[in-house]
Amino acid sequence: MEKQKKFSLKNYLYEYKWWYVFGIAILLCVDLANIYIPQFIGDIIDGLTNETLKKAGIPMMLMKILIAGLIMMFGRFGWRYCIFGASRKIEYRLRNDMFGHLETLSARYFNEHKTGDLMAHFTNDLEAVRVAVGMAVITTFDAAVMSIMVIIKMIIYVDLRLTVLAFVPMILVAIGCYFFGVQMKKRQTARQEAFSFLSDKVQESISGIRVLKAFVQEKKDLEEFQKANENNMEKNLAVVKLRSLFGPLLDLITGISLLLTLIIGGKMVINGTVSVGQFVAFNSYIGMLVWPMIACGDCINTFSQASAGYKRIKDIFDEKPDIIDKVKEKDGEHLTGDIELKNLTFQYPDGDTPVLKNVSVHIKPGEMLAVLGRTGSGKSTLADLLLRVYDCEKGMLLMDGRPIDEIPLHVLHRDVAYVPQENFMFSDTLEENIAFGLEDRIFDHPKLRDNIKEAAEAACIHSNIIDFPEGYQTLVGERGVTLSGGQKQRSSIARALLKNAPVLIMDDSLSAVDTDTEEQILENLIRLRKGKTTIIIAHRVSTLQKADHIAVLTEGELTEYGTHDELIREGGFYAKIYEKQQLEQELNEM
Ligand SMILES: Nc1ncnc2c1ncn2[C@@H]1O[C@H](COP(=O)(O)OP(=O)(O)OP(=O)(O)O)[C@@H](O)[C@H]1O
Repeated sequence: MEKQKKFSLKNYLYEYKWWYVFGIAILLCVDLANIYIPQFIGDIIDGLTNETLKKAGIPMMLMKILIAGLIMMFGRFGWRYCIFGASRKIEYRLRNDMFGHLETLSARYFNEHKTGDLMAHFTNDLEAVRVAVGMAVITTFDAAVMSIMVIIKMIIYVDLRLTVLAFVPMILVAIGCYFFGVQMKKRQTARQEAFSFLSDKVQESISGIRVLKAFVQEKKDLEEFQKANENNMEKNLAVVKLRSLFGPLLDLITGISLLLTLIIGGKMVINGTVSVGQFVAFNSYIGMLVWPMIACGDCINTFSQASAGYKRIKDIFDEKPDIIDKVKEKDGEHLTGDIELKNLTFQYPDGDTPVLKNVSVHIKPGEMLAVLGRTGSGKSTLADLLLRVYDCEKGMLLMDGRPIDEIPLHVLHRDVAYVPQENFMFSDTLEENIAFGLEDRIFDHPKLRDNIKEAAEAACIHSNIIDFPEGYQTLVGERGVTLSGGQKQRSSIARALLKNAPVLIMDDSLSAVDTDTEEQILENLIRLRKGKTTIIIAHRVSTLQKADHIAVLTEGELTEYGTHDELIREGGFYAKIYEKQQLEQELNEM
């Protein structure tokens, strides 16, 4: 199977290396042009003072300045296009790869990580990395090149001693930058964690808003939100404080540098060691050195933020999927629906006792198995194992005689249709929601609409759908909020039926429908699923009794197994539940 490539930002940077090479080459030209402007101005001043520059020579000098200006203007556009373009493309690729990787991760990962936290990686952390590989890369390079060029120009065009004098305070800047960087990284990590926590809080409160209001917890929740928001503000302020301290410190050092050159350079002009033009140019050069120093602080800040974000992004990429394909899919490979549980024992990765214990059942192709059991007896866990949401020990779960992990995931998920206990609807039209599990899209295959209608009829939801003003085009609110529980459940059944898969698993999927509708759906199921395997998990005996076999789970163990009549004769849990529910029904009908 394909080996997972180790994640490194270097690979992304390498892919856009030419964008960076061109960008940096253009930047060099811009810096070169920039560096000559003070010299040209100095030459004009000296030429005019010494009267060596004639009137006719002035336009020539101005032309040189204009050309340098034009190079700078077009060059700045050019490097911005290359470098910012590359950073946007890297961000786009990273985001795509990150989302793709997240979708390969198993249920365990999502049990352990909060949605809001993951969302923060997609926004804040990626943004921080983008700024670092765009603006910060160019700024660092520009600052370094600019400083070196300016210093060389100061030495060659003006004076070595004056340059050393102006530069000594800058050593202090380098030392300061180091300590600033260490502190900044710590504060940026804390800031990003606080933002993640805040995102998570907002996400959870909005998804749970109905429960929140029903239990009148708005005030308490607002207090919790305010606390998270305050923490986020404090962590941001800690960053701002450090940055605000560093900025003026840089100004002070550059100020001292300017003061020294003014005093000593002024004396040199008086002594005639340097000309007025050179002195003016020198001061412009000092001004040009200020920017790289400020950039230095900004870059440390940006790189610290990016490095904290990058670590969190890397953690996602380094997370290995638990559920992986072990064999390649063969052409035309399909499941027949033969399922065998052989002493199936399973314990959740974070659990301390087995949830399923020595369960052995053989479901032949075309059979309908019903599973009954008290709440928490392991019924949904069984469905999860059949879908490989979790892996059990090899050989305990066979499909078509093969261990389940030797069935390609694509084949398994295509050939096993599933109606979960908690029905999830996407914010799309009802018809798209029902067609969700198909490999073909309605847009390309409009004839699918007939099949959607058939599936909806079988799931007893068609008459509801056509009563909606927009019919099948009705937009379902986020997570299906605009549908009733029963409507959501039946849409979910229609979605699974439409797949017409060799195996169908229904996890307590008829709990929200009335008994008449339940009977109708079951009749349709038996008719449509002839020759195909169906597993129905339910609490109501009326749902289960028509199955070929019924399995009763008690605290993870298979305690009863047989047909309806056999289990009634046995007089165990199933028979008791049947009796009780019969009585309830009779009472209801009285
Ligand atoms: N992700 C998980 N991690 C750890 N334990 C879990 C996890 N999911 C479920 N369990 C535990 O496994 C046991 C079986 O849960 P399961 O959902 O399979 O029961 P069930 O029979 O489907 O219950 P119900 O009828 O209420 O849906 C329970 O004790 C539950 O607490």
